[in-house]
Amino acid sequence: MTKLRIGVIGASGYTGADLIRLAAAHPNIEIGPLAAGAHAGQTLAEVFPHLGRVEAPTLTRAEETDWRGCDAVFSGLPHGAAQDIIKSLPEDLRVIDMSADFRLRDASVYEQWYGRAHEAQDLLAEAVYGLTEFYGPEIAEARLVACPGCYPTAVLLALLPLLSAGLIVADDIIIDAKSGISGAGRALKQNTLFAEAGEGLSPYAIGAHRHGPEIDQEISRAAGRDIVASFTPHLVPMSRGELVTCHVRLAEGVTVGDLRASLDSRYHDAAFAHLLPEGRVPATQHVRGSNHFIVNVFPDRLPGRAVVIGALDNLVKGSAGQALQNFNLMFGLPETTGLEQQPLFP
Ligand SMILES: NC(=O)C1=CN([C@@H]2O[C@H](COP(=O)(O)OP(=O)(O)OC[C@H]3O[C@@H](n4cnc5c(N)ncnc54)[C@H](OP(=O)(O)O)[C@@H]3O)[C@@H](O)[C@H]2O)C=CC1
Ligand SMILES: CC(=O)N[C@@H](CCC(=O)OP(=O)(O)O)C(=O)O
Repeated sequence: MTKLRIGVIGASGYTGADLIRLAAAHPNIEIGPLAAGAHAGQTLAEVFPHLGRVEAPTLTRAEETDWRGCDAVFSGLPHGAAQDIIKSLPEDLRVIDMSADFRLRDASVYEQWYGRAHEAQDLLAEAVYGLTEFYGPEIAEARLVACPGCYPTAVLLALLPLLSAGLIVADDIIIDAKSGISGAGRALKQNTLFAEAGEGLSPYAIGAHRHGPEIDQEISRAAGRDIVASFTPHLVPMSRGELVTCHVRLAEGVTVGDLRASLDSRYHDAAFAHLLPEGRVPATQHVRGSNHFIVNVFPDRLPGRAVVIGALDNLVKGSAGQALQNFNLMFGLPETTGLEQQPLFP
């Protein structure tokens, strides 16, 4: 079987680790160079004991890594560092970026939310937004794919079909989102220490999270005009998983059944996005470790409103899994290759 050689930048981080875990079981992938920052010089087994049986070279610094012979590179770097390193990669390498650096089409919006001017605007102009279920044909042709943030992936998969069909009122969307702590990455941070996050539930970046403009960009496109959603994330004491509870107002004459019918028709044949049977509650423990996104719609107590709830694993469908799904499309492989595993439960 033909193998494609991949490299991973940010191989010592959480998204990098899950990418390597998935890639190791992918029948068409040969794992090539792995790049890191402070962990350069260590073996994969030293950095991640759970990956100790994966055959892979010792981690190297990105700028010293030899990418020759690679077909694609996955990047799991923090935003900022991602654009600096990606712009220096050989031009014949296809790149699947998991950071936020190439998601916002407008460089001035990037500067406003990420606190620095975008320094790879030519690449930004060619990047394709990697929400696989909605940009498949463009992803297949892209050189650079910008995988969506974990929260935007869940919110957009839940809402885009409803907005495109005009079934919900675009100006009245309230998103209450919750993420496991791995969403914050592996680097040490005070707010993700066990003693500070292990037994509490806390909102953060209220009204000011950088995924707000990313969500707005895509829902505006679906609605056909500029709209803004209310978005409040919360940190939940679990290692992985993400749940988005979207409070929406039904358009005139629309029922909850119409929302379900719309999601059903959009995702009926989708490999990784699923409308649950009526009444079944989406929960993070039902998608853990898998590339599946599950969604359902419930009537609200408030007349004329509905609650759309979606769940995914932030490190799989929310980053590394979606990245691999995009890789499959880019190289003409079945979308599901290497991603067939069922969720890990309990
Ligand atoms: N965690 C999640 O659920 C999701 C994360 N993302 C995004 O994916 C990206 C990676 O996230 P995540 O894996 O969680 O982050 P981590 O903090 O776990 O890992 C970051 C990685 O980047 C490397 N790195 C950091 N700075 C530099 C640098 N200046 N030069 C070279 N390498 C560097 C680190 O290497 P070292 O440790 O060796 O220094 C590490 O390998 C981020 O942009 C994040 O926002 C997107 C969706 C979901
Ligand atoms: C729990 C937690 O901290 N989550 C991260 C989102 C992870 C992600 O998708 O970030 P990028 O947009 O940088 O890719 C956060 O809120 O910043």
